[in-house]
Amino acid sequence: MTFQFNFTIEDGLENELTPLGGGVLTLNSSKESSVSEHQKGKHGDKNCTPEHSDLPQDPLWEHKSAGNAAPSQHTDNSLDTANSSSNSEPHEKQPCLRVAKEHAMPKDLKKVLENKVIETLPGLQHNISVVKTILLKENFPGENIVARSFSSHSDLIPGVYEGGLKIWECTFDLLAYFTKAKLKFAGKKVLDLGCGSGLLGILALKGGAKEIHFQDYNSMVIDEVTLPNVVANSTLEDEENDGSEPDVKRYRRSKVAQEIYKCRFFSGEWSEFCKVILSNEKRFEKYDLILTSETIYNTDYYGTLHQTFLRLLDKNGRVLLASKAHYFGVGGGIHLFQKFIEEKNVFETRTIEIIDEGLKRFLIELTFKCPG
Ligand SMILES: C[S@@+](CC[C@H](N)C(=O)[O-])C[C@H]1O[C@@H](n2cnc3c(N)ncnc32)[C@H](O)[C@@H]1O
Repeated sequence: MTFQFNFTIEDGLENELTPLGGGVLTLNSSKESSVSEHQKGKHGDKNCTPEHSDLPQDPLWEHKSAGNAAPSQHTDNSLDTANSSSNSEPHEKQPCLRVAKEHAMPKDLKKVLENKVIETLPGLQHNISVVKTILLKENFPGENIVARSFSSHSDLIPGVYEGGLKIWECTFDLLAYFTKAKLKFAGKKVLDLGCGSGLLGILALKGGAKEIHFQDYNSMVIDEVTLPNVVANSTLEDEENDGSEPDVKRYRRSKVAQEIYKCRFFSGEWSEFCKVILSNEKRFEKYDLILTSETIYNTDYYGTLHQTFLRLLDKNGRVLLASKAHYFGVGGGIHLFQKFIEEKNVFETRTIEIIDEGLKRFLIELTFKCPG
């Protein structure tokens, strides 16, 4: 039996996880409220919160065990999830923060596309290519998490695999919005957060962004999907060059090849990603734009996501976020997220567009309430 997917299988993904103690992981925060506190409505202060002043500190974020997703409702719009610890007794659960790292740009970019089938996405205003890889079911190692994701028919396994191997619907909503709104990327520093296929960042690259960072939870997604997609959308320097090409054309082509070096790639959990990016650079220049699609399905991650925006977004920057109204399999959704953001009282949210087809989808914008 043959599966067709836009990735290859990585062995030993579980080995990248750092166990951080047993049971539910709570990093002792009095500053960062948990979602359950939020749902109980404990945050009433409507002034600019003191969270801005917490910025330089290492936040003590709450990060709950990944294994607490509600079972899938199996509706058309449900997010099918598998419990990462489904084979363990509750006391044996090992909640994990996936350590973050930067992925070096391969020296030979052409090698990235070896054994990859490239296709152009239909129905888009911009020409965007994506890689596809044909996999044989027999090649799946028994314990491999991707194989588990297949066999459990799940779109993601919270805390283990967060869904970056497929292109999610809201990505296309944001792409369409970029075109419609004639969004200007030129000169901007952009983060494609929870990038998966990386199409949002790729469009920013095509639009002349100054620098584009791609982050995904899973390193395999970066290596096998995001990076190949970025390469597939950049014309490589000596591609099709038989020596007869005019100088001007060759110069233009080499300029395009250089564009790819504006991109950097990171994998790991959001709080870990923040640590890596903030500690690796002497003076971290914050992002003008954070683009993120279908990343608010799990309420357990809202605290870390909020902190990520807080720490990495420029004071005059904005987050463009796309989400479904509700994710039945996991319980998150746009309204819960907006409520969370409102109660934190750091960001202003504005609904940009509502796509009312089946289960509603939303595009929202977040900006700092007090940019100063
Ligand atoms: C459902 S996928 C969406 C992928 C892509 N943005 C799209 O729309 O096609 C959610 C993405 O969010 C990222 N993500 C979710 N929770 C995360 C967490 N706690 N830490 C880091 N990344 C996370 C994963 O990398 C994953 O690719």
